[in-house]
Amino acid sequence: MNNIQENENVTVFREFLKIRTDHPTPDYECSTKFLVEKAKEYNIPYEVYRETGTPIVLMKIEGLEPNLKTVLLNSHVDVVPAVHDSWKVDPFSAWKDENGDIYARGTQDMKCVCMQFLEVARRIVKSGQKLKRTLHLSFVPDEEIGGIGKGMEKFVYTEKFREMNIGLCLDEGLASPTNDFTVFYGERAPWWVHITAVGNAGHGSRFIEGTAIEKLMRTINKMLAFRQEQFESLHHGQHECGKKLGDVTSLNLTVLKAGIPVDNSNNFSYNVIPTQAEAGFDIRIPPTVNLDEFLNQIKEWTAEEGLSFKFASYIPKNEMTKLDSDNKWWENFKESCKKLDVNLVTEIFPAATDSRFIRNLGIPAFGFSPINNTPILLHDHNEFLNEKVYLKGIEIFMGIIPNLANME
Ligand SMILES: CSCC[C@H](NC=O)C(=O)O
Ligand SMILES: [Zn+2]
Ligand SMILES: [Zn+2]
Repeated sequence: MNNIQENENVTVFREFLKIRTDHPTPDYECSTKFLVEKAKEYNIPYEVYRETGTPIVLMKIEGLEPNLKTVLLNSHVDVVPAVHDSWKVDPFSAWKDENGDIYARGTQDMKCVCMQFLEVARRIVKSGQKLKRTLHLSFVPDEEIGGIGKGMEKFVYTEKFREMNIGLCLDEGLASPTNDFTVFYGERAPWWVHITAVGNAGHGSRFIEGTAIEKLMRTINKMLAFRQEQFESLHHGQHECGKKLGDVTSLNLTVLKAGIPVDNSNNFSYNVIPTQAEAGFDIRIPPTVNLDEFLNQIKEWTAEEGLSFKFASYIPKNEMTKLDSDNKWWENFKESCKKLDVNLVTEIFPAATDSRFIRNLGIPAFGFSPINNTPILLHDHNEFLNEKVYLKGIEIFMGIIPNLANME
């Protein structure tokens, strides 16, 4: 339904959703052009930073005391691919139904927050009010592809980033299916482990010993036993002590590779025992787990002769943001939410966001998407967000961000 009297903020959001920033070929030139045009239209000072290889759009509202630590509103502009056939509508048409539910890839993750931050910046500039601290906005690429990308991971090590003198970063959170809102103060470390096994070859009719697959299977079984333990502690915890996904280590076998191909049409040499077999795991480790010890655990799992592993994603440390009364940013954030009647639930983010690079520099970061009463649909088919929830989110951010920037 395309209502002519649609709220202008909703229209801008829907325009942004239509930009094809989906992997594997995100159109960052198009998203950059869009953001630059908006910055010009809204009189927000901006620049396009290209030193890391892909454009990062930066906006800045200078504070009255520019030497104070600043507030960064960070959002990623890329989105994960969408399997068109599994959606009820084109995932890049930003279709809106009669209830105001907008369907598109990125409605929750996280083009909503991109456009909400932009609108907040616009309103602040337009009002002429001066904030104490400088407010920075960064619209970054490649969050969804992690370490191989050219986004925040590289940006945090630039002179530009250092000059921004950030004291607090706001980044994405998750939708909440209840009336409460979730805020994230840490996240699980994403470790992607690729295991390679080599072993003896021979005719498929014989009892060959020490084969690659046999060795790999032993390791896989040990790792899946650990997975089961963790699953049970989560399951059990939900009744006993309220454990959430972010509190346990998850481990999933996501890559499996072996067999000698005979041609390019998926035919294999079933009677040849392959000398090599590979397995890949997606492992997510809570910040409360000692990462050195967990690395030793992986070494132990892969200790057998003929096995080796390498990381496709690895982070050696995983800092959390402390939510205590010493953290003035947190006190300020909490106070604003209280005034807004926004009931907060604090959690560890189960997946990974750009916040991990910020927190690992010792800078506090809160993961917060102002979305409640909405199912969690990030990366899922038919991802949607209701326009009223979206608009309410702008008001919520307006009740939070200026207070942070005005903090003593
Ligand atoms: C290893 S970086 C991957 C980042 C990605 N972020 C969002 O989904 C994730 O899988 O959590
Ligand atoms: Zn995201
Ligand atoms: Zn994502």
